[in-house]
Amino acid sequence: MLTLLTSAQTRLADEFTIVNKPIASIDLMEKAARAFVKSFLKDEFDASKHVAVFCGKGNNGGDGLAIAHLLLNNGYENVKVYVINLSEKQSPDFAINLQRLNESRCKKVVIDKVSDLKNVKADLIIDAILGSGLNKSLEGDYAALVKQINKLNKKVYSVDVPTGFFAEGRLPETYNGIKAYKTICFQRPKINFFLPESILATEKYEVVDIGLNEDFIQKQESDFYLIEQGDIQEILKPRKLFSHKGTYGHALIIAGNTNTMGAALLSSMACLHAGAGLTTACIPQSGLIALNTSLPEVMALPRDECTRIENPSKYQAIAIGPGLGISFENEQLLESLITNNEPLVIDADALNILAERQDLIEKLPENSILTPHMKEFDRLFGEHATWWERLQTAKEKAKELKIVIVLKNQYTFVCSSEGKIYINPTGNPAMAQGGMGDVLTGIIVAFLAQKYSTLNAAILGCFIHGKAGDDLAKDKFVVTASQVAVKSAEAIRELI
Ligand SMILES: NC(=O)C1=CN([C@@H]2O[C@H](COP(=O)(O)OP(=O)(O)OC[C@H]3O[C@@H](n4cnc5c(N)ncnc54)[C@H](O)[C@@H]3O)[C@@H](O)[C@H]2O)[C@@H](O)CC1
Ligand SMILES: Nc1ncnc2c1ncn2[C@@H]1O[C@H](COP(=O)(O)OP(=O)(O)O)[C@@H](O)[C@H]1O
Repeated sequence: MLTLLTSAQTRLADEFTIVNKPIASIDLMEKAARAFVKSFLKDEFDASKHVAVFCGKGNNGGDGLAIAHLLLNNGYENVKVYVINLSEKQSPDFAINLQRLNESRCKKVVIDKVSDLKNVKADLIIDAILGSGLNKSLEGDYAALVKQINKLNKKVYSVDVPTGFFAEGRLPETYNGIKAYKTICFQRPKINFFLPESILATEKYEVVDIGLNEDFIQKQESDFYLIEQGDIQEILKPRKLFSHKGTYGHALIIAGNTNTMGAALLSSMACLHAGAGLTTACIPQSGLIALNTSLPEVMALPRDECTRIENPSKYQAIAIGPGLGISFENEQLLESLITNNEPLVIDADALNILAERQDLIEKLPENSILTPHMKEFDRLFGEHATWWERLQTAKEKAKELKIVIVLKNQYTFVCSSEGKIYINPTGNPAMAQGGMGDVLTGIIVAFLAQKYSTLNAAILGCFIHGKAGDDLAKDKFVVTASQVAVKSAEAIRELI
């Protein structure tokens, strides 16, 4: 897991590296600038392009000055630096790099007021005005200047973080910072890059290594971790010799209704492909023919007007919710399972029932997994104006209720009962199609049946689901939920 840092912790990592490597801070800045330029040149190899580099007077601006210098040395002849002189203060390393730039042949303009910004001739813009030192929203001259730069409508590369974007913490409801095409950031992605609101600030980001001390970073106390493929490979266990269906657990999926039987089929299909030894689908009678013809491996437990499950302890894992429908019977059924006090995977309509029965939330069995998307989450725990606030609630609720909350999105957040948030990096917009969440539920319950811990089952489920979608999307505009369900077996095999 990659430990993600706040800006304050990043500053500590800078300081630690400077003292212990040891490396002078100006040399660390140079290293950061080189890493930026290396990545930039992979994208932009036409050195005849006009590049405008906007530099503030802090360390972010210092990076910008070094970047301008390096671009000149890499054959970019048309580089022009705009020094944004809207603040008194300047950082010592900015001052050193300004001196170096003054001694070079790089063109430079000083912008003392917004109206000085005229006739910018640029094909590309590098934004190094403010970085992770941002301490309040842009206002006054800074806001006006950034507005002008955005109006130029050029491709913008931001250094470390787009000017005006908070690297972590609650984001304002309106964004008035730089709109970057790409942000090349140092050492770690910014926590807020994983929130959907970040799309207003940067279309994409790339992380470059600048040689900060990794041991120090990994040991920092953090709420946020980024899941890596290596973590998944460590958790996954191969199928054992002499094993049999009983070795891999029996999963029960309570799902489906007259018009939403597909959800039950998709969850069950995913459960089979993610390796449960036995899968039973608890569905209405009307779905039995469909189940038996499309998924003959799955057993059926008819559900019409059923308000409890006989002998729930015979299943190693139980999921409830996909396409379930909201009815008095389903509410009774959910309540009886909650009262039974064995962990559950709760999705879709079962979450919607919970939202109406807040009294049941407090009774949720420990180690249960909730898998809401944003709307289901807000129905459960109240409206949230921003994703940061939603994540804080998810973190608190997971801890308070001793459950795992899988808050789904492009990047899904797996919130543990210890109050940690694990960010899943796999998945893509080709997966934005109905039924995809049903498949995720099926995969997670399959991992639970195979006796992975609650947290590991949630983490594995999200990663495998997204990876299957990524593998499929390599040559597809859109991927369907059933394709993801089938592909998950291949995704797991590839990782073991
Ligand atoms: N020091 C180092 O060794 C390294 C620093 N790095 C760079 O340093 C950056 C952080 O540098 P700094 O901490 O100097 O911070 P910044 O360069 O982001 O800016 C700091 C200055 O901006 C002012 N400021 C903050 N918010 C403002 C607002 N809304 N309006 C107007 N002024 C505002 C602050 O008062 C402060 O004077 C990183 O983003 C990265 O680019 C990298 O070079 C890596 C190594
Ligand atoms: N743009 C995307 N990028 C990554 N994953 C996505 C994207 N869109 C959807 N998904 C994934 O698909 C699933 C959708 O779940 P959900 O909204 O519950 O779907 P449904 O109710 O149709 O089954 C989630 O796991 C989500 O992470």
